[in-house]
Amino acid sequence: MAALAPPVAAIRVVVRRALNGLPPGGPVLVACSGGADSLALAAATAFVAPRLGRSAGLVTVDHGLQAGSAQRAEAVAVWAREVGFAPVEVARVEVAGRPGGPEAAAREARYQALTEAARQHGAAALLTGHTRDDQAETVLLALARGAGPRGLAGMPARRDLAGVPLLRPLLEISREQTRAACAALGLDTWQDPHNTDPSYARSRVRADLLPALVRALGPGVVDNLARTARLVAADNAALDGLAVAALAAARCADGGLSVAALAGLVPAVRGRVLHTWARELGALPAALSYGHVNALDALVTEWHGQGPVDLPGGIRVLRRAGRLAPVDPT
Ligand SMILES: Nc1ncnc2c1ncn2[C@@H]1O[C@H](COP(=O)(O)OP(=O)(O)OP(=O)(O)O)[C@@H](O)[C@H]1O
Repeated sequence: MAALAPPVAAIRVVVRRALNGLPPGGPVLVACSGGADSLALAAATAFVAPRLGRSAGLVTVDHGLQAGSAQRAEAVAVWAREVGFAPVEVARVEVAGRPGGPEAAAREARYQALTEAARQHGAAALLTGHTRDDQAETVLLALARGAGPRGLAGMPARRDLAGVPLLRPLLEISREQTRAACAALGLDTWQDPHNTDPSYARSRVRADLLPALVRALGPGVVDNLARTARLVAADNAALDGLAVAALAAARCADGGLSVAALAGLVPAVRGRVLHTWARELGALPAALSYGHVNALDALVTEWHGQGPVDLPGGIRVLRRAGRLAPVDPT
């Protein structure tokens, strides 16, 4: 019997670890584009899931953005049925007419379709093929836009996606390993033309910046960036926990926040409290910026009788009688 290729074994190990932590019931659903990362993930899941007594399904999204995308999706679905996935679904989505750039619109449409499929099939979890290289790119992009710890923590290995657990088992696996695994298994992989399109910042990071960093600083740089994300994520979790308690303690009976309580917090916790509270009030998370939270903070720490702060979503907050409170939309 031929020896198992090390990348195939490594990917099976991380997938087994991810699936082991799930409660019983419901299939796991693999989100598979047909690219090397998610195909390697799918192949490992098809092997591991039945051995853990779980069923595994697969969803591939056809964004309809390129000629041949429907055939690509169909080819992924045919392979998935052959290797035993059930259910197998091709989700066709409409990208045009959504807000944001084309990349954001495709992503939004994709996650919507994936969440719907997961709900419809009562999935225990949705699995995506994000790798350590994707994580390193995410950290670099966050650094470049001046993101705070939330951005620098990169993508979590597990998060809630509208009620469905989203798992990223491959965050410790390199893209080189997923390619090698697919080659060892004889799987044909699809190359997403968007991944090499230089009009996307992420493609430029992938094609130019990371290779330049590796040349300048050595091959450990990708792993190190991913480690930074893990370390920051752990600190974030601790600070987020403090902020939950601080928000509860600062809350007044009418829903406003006590300025005195806020003033007694360290800035890292106060910023989180104000960010969370702004979201509670209905400020749109994607549009809620550092500048907005900073302006709320100034109502506490640099008070000179300034007027209300406008938050995205038509929310206004002012300081009055020792409290921060939303202005009634009258
Ligand atoms: N068309 C799609 N259908 C289903 N899942 C998708 C699709 N595109 C992306 N995904 C999921 O999202 C993950 C991240 O995709 P993205 O395009 O950002 O990264 P990638 O590194 O190019 O992944 P891949 O090599 O699998 O295409 C993929 O690994 C896959 O799980």
